[in-house]
Amino acid sequence: MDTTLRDGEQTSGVSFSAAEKLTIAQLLLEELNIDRIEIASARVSEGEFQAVKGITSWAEERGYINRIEVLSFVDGGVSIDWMKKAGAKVQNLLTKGSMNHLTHQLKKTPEQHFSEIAQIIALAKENNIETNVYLEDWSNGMRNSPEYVFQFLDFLSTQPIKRILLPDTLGVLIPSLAFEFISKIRAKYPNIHFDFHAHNDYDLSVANVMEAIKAGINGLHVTVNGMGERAGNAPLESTVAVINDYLPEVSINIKETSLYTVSKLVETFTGYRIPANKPIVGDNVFTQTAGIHADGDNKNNLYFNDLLPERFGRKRKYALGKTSGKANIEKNLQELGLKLNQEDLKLVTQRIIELGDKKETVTKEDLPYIISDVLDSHTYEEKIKIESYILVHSKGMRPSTTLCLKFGSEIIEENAQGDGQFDAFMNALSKIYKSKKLTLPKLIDYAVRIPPGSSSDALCETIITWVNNGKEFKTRGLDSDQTVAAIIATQKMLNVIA
Ligand SMILES: CC(=O)SCCNC(=O)CCNC(=O)[C@H](O)C(C)(C)COP(=O)(O)OP(=O)(O)OC[C@H]1O[C@@H](n2cnc3c(N)ncnc32)[C@H](O)[C@@H]1OP(=O)(O)O
Repeated sequence: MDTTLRDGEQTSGVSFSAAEKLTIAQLLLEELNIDRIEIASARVSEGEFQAVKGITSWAEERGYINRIEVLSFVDGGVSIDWMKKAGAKVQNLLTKGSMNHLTHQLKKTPEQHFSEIAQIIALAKENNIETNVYLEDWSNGMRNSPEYVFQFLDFLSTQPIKRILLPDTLGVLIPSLAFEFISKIRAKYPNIHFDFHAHNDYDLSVANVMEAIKAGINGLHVTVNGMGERAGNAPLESTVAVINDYLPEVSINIKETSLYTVSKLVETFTGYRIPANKPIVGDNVFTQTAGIHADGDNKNNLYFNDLLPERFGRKRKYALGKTSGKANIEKNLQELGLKLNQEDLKLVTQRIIELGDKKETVTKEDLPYIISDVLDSHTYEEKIKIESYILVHSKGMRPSTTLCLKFGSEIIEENAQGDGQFDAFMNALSKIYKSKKLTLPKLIDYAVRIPPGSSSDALCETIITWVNNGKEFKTRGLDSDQTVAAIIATQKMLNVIA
């Protein structure tokens, strides 16, 4: 069960619109083949109500309605009423799984709590809503009040419910405890369906999930990119990979090749950046940086493991920097369709190492420039040149640009306005390209940085990511002015696609 749209939305600062929730729900169920999704907490807001309604009407049409779940509360039926109006058919009822929470938060006895729960389950049934029950703080309950947990499970085993959901609400479990607690429960209630809901506070969520599976759990809760309250939940991507590679006794139908697309979409919708080193979906996890690794890949794939990038719709990359060797450079040259003799290759490698030492980022698309610079050869020809430009930025008026572009032997001039100086520049450029019936690549990322520790007059590096005909590439510009650095990066892009 994927709970990106419920627990994932409990990531601080994250809120999905109704349209974003619907798009993610559709991808999770139809593109990835997730069995069930939890999409919201009942009663939260009008916006949430509309989002749930949008998803349930789509799911009803497709015959998926029983795969859509909503978190609900022990509130005398307010949540049931809300869900009914929103068209939801499965509630995940949030109850107290530890004596501590029951006594101090709800201030109820177990008998009072069970009686209220029984009433809600019955009410749900009358309204044609199925019930799963969350035992909130269950993992602490197993540590501090196990007799209460088992008394609760005995009660639930008499109730008309579908599943019991065991959350490690505060992420306190370690693998041995996850195995011990779940084994005990599975042994006592072999005929009940139990889900495990991991949290990642000790960075052990996936390890705990593995132990839960070994202990015989029936279902797992995950989120895209591991989003969720505090340190998040078990990440969908790593959970899928580890199950496929290490737990052959379990079979899942989740489409690995679509994991990256969905992960990136969730990143875009939330604005919550995926760390570059996040397994499976991080920018750097399929990049070989060390020269020895790149060399080993040429010799019987010595530095490959089972997590091949293609499995996840990704590609292996070879970084360029101070730890590069000849092999890294060669791999990048191959992609660009370029070839150098051994002597020149050494010179280019040396230059890239020097640039890396100065903390500069070198991209694959910089290689033609570096080669041209180092070898003073004409390996790289600048077909398109930004001859001159005026950038105007003033208070109370929109930024504007006049641009003069050399296109082979032709010189073309254009003016445009924009939201910022670079935007105005790109609008002028776009006019020129349109006049020549050409299209520019789409700019999908724009990153600016100055070397750490330097002051405001330092060189500024702008790295722009473009997509051209479905192919993504980066270009980089370096200047003391960030717009000029972006324009340098743009001129490189024009020549890459020329
Ligand atoms: C599994 C998890 O991650 S738990 C996360 C659950 N989801 C959320 O909390 C997000 C959605 N929550 C909300 O929108 C709100 O908290 C609401 C609508 C549920 C309640 O809002 P408010 O009435 O303003 O109360 P508030 O949030 O301050 O406090 C929570 C109340 O719920 C009570 N409560 C706690 N657990 C439960 C429960 N399982 N069922 C019913 N009530 C509960 C608390 O005792 C407290 O009641 P009190 O005010 O009488 O002491």
